[in-house]
Order: sequence, then C-alpha cells, then structure tokens
Amino acid sequence: MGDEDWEAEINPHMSSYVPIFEKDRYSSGENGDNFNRTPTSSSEMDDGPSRRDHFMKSGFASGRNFGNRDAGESNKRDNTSTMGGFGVGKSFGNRGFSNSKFEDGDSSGFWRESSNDCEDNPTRNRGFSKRGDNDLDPDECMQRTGGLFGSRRPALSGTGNGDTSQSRSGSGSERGGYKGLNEEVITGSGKNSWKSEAEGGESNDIQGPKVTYIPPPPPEDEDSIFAHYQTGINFDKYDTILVEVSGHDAPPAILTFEEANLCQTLNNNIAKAGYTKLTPVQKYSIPIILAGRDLMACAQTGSGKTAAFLLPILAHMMHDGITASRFKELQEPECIIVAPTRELVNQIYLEARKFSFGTCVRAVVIYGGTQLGHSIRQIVQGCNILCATPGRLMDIIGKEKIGLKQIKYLVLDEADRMLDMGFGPEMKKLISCPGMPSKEQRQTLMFSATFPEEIQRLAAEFLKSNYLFVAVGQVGGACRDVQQTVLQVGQFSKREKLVEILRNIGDERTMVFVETKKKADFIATFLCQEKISTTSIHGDREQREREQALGDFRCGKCPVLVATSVAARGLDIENVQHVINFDLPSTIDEYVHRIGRTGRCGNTGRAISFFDLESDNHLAQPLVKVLTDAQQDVPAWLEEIAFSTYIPGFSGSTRGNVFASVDTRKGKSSLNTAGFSSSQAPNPVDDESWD
Ligand SMILES: Nc1ncnc2c1ncn2[C@@H]1O[C@H](COP(=O)(O)OP(=O)(O)OP(=O)(O)O)[C@@H](O)[C@H]1O
Repeated sequence: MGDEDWEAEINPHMSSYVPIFEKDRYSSGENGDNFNRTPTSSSEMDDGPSRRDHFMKSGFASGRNFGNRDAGESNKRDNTSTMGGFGVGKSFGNRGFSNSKFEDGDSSGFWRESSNDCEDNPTRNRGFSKRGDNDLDPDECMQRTGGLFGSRRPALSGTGNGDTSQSRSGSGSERGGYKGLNEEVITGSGKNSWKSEAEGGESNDIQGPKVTYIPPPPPEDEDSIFAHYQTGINFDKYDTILVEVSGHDAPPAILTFEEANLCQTLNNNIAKAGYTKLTPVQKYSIPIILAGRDLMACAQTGSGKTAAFLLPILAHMMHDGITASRFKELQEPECIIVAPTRELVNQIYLEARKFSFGTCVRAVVIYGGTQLGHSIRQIVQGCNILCATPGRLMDIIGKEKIGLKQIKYLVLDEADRMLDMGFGPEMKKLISCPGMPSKEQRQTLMFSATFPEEIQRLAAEFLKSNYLFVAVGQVGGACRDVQQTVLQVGQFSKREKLVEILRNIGDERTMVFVETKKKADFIATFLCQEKISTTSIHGDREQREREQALGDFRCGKCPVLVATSVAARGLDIENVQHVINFDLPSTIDEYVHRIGRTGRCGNTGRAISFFDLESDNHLAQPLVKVLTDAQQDVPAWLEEIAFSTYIPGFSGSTRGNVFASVDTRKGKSSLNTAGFSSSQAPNPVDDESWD
C-alpha cells in the first residue's frame, strides 16, 4: 500500500458524524483501516485488560518493521499488531526517535491513559467534527460516556441534562470521558462525584494497574530555578499594542515593576528572572489583581500572562503574611491555579516556584498520569499555591488532603478551555465543593489568548458581577511576531512537503501539529525513517514519555516535536522557531494557540499551515481574518475560498465569536496603548444588567 492509500484511510472524508457502527466497521479493517485499531472488545474506548492484552500479545516487535518499509503498508500486513507499533509508541519517545527502531518496552500505564481518543482534540469535542477523523467523534465519545451534557451545545447554557457522575460511572475505561484535551475525568460514584478516584484509590474505578510514575523533581539550584530565555527584538513593540479595559472603576495601569510596590524579595526574584519591563497584560492586570478585583484577561500568546497573575497573588500573600507551610494531613492553600494540560500546569508551577523563591510561600503541583501517593506527599508537606489539572485536583479534594476554606484566589489559565464542555463541569463542581468560598468571598482570575463570547457568558457564573475585562491587542488574534504562511497541500502530498520544509529548516526547533494521536506517532515514525530526529507528544503516551519527549525537544536532542492539540496551549519552550500545521485544527482559536508556540515574548517565529481543499474550507474565512489582523499576506486562492464559503454575519470562528473585540457585557472601555493608564467606568446601569 502506498502513502496515498494510507492517507485515504486516515482521512476517509466521511461525513462529519460517523455513527459508532460505522466507526467500528472502519476500525475493524473492513475498510482497510488497519492502522487505527483492531477491536478486541466491545468498546473501542475500552482500554481495559482485553485491549491491553491484545497490545501485549500483538508484540511491539512488529513496529520494528516500519524502519524498513512504508508504515501504512506495514500496518496492513501486520494487522494484529498495529497498535503495538504505533499506539503504544512506548520506546520511541524515550529514545527520541533518533533511530527508527522500535524497542519493546514496559507498556504499563499506556493503555490506562489512552482512555479517550477524543482527548487531544478539544475542537472536535466542542462539536465540530469537520473531518472524517480516525480518532473518535465527539458524538461517539458522548455516547460512550453518556455525554456530560447529553448533547453538544446545550452544555454551554449550563443546563445540561446529563448527570455527570452517572455518565462517568458507565465504564471505568472511559476515564477520559467526554473531556477534551488532556486530563482524565474521574469516574464518579457514590455521594460525592468529585470524590471519584479518592474514594477507591486511583485505579478503583478504572480497570488496570495503578499509575506509578513519579516525576523527577525539578532542579533545586538557583541558576536552574531562574533560567530564562531572552526577550526578542519585538519585545519593545509591545508598548504599541492596543489595550482595552472594560468594567467599572478599573484601577490605572502601571508602567513599571516599581509602581507595583512589590516586596523586596519579589522584586529580587523578578530581576533574577530577567524581567526588566512589564508586558501590556502585566501593566493592566497587576494593578487590577492588587486592587482585589476579579479579572478576565485576554492577551496574545507568549505575552506574559503567567506572571501577570502570579506576581500580584504572591504580593498579596506576602503582604497578608501567610502562615508558613508545614506538614499537615489536611492542607488549606490560599490559591488554586488550574490549567488544562499536565505540562502546562507543571510550567505554571515552575514559574510560581521561581517567583516565590526565598519566601515562605510553598507552591505544589499535582497532575494526572503520576502516582496519586506522590501528589499527596507533595501536598501534605505544605501547600499555599496549588497548581493542578482538574481531574487530579478533584481526586485530592475527595481524599480530603486539600481543604478549600482558605482559598482567596482561584485562577483559570487557558480559561476558555477550562470552561468549555471538556472541563466546564469539573470547574462547576470545584466552585460548589464544600468549603469553597463563594465568588463574593474569593478573587477569581481568568486568562487566555482566546475568549469566545459564549465562554465569556459562562464565566460570569464564576466571577463577581463587577469583574474587569482586559483585552490586549486583537482579542483572539494571532501574535504579529509570527510570520504566517498558508500553503495549499492535499492530503497525499503533505508528508513530502513536510520533509521538504524540515530539510530546509535544518536543526531549528519545530513543532508539527497533527489532528490525531495515531497520526502523531505515524508522522513521527515517518520522519525518523527520513533521518529527521523527531519525538512526539499526545494523550496516548505515558506521562513519563510525554515529559521525556518534551525534555528531548527542549534541549534540542530532537528538534522536531510532532504533537496533537495537547501541546497547543501554554507551552513555553525556548527557541521554537517554527510551527507547522500538518493538519489544520478544526477551529480558528486552536490555530491561534498552536502558532503561539513560536514568536513568544518579542521573539519572532514562523508558522506554516497545510490547507487541504478537501477538509479545511470551513477555516478559510476565519483564517483570512486572522492573517489580515496580524498584517500577514493572504493568498489570493484563500481569499477566493473564503469568499465562496462566506457566511453572512460570521465573524471569524467556527464556534462562536472568537473575534468579539470587546467584553461581551458591552461595558465600554478605554482604548489605549499599553503604558498609558486610562480606564473608564461603564455606566453603572450596565453594570447591573451584566450579571
Ligand atoms: N515582563 C517580562 N519580561 C521578560 N520576560 C517575560 C516577561 N513576562 C513574561 N516573560 C517570559 O515570556 C515567556 C512567555 O510568558 P507566558 O508563558 O506567561 O506567556 P502566556 O501569555 O501565558 O502565553 P500563552 O498564551 O501561550 O499561554 C515566558 O518565558 C516568560 O518567562
């Protein structure tokens, strides 16, 4: 079988919705879909023993064949071993794909994590299954999980008719549930659905062994803690970016770190981190948070949102004089920060550790895919700031290791993702957990580079009615420091084009985004065969492998990282010069996040996207808008497609108005360049009608 046959199978261009039986038919190989999976149980989602056994039996050895012949062909011939070759992908990540040999390895944990084929495709989870994709459809996920909301969109109105805990208890293997990105949904049972994992231990509701992975501790020496990369040539241009603040009585922006009046230790840490100048989002957000206000902030990727919330929170904690951390079975942190992916939450933790260096504030990170006991041990030693992924957070709360009474700050990073159908239910449960202070009693902060209107409306439930909204630059827009190119490349030519581009790029760090987990493994393997050192990250890889892959990519051992959308948000990796969208995502905001892995903090970067006329036309219109807003060249052919697929009133997103340039409350604001403080209070009457 040639490339083209394989591609056709991977993307059979089926209608956007594929009924389960159809999926099974495709999957079973009847349609030649040997690559995908070989059903061994009644549920493809079931990653329980039967599937695992099958993987074990299938033998990873078959994967070795890929070094010698076309992977698709190999898949077909070695029908029973396909997942062993790709899905497990166990050994090649650890070894960075630096040779194209697969080695047998311990597969424990792999299948347990692969509970949800939807997990790394949040866009489809939102109900936009545009392409005939070999990962599961959202509908399929929902049927299998019972659907957290019972239908695609109503969830957004907060009136879901599905009972979350019920839907979860259906099958332990559906741990990932209708979840979206990366973090497992814990099967809930019993009186408190958030107790889930906690009630029965980590694997009680799940078939399979316990997760035993204990991540290595980060380096403790000061140099490593404060290691940072240089701001880029365009950092100073941030000053010219338009900033809009809406809401009542916004405090004025600050121009310098000194104006924030932070304590000496914090100032020292800021200096050691190499920060000399505030970014726009920091200029506006820091005083707002210091003033005790709730905030929704939308600023371009890589523009320093993490420090924008960490610094004022730490300043408050220092000012209020928190109790030094000490060993206690029940810890009561003052701050919880949640983010959608494990890698991102870990990154936030490292930032929190950096800025709290030399203080009595102790930050802790917990996330799925690691041993629960390890998370607990970290917490009981003392915890003031807890950085967590939602699933693990709810487990720990259920285990009664974390009390919520002292929470003063709740931060949702990548907030639009945290509130959408994937994580929204978890977040709602979090704010209604016993002990959690009401929104009037806590400060809630939300940050993202994209904030669709519908999500803004949902967010109101979490925020005080007088929250402030800060929009830096074009809301939902791409960073102008990224040079964007869109190429028309059909499915069958993509691999050839990719290799051509990567060969030209040489050793520069490049992230290649694909649409499915299996494709990530396939493309990574393919690139290794082409002697391009590559690793991959996606939700079917063990956490250890994910961290290894990221490490290999960060240090340059593998300059190419093939990723699903699991790596689209938040990851801050030095020197990523290129992002290639091998497959375009289904939504434009995902595109914005993906290309934001390059061109960070004033550095420049390049994004190349393969536009497939067969599957990507729906993106033409929003893509033209993103390119235009970021002052990029728009190819004539793309404009033509955008024109021919023009939807009147469509404002740029496949799922809502990503490009709403203002706060959905319609509060009016000041429009100014960052650095000049000005904010107008809206009419108080508006204020009342907002909530
Ligand atoms: N004032 C500053 N001076 C110098 N470097 C900074 C400053 N603020 C942030 N940075 C650095 O810029 C990089 C990007 O910051 P950060 O990851 O917080 O961006 P972000 O806005 O959260 O991006 P994303 O939307 O992709 O999550 C980090 O390496 C951070 O340390």
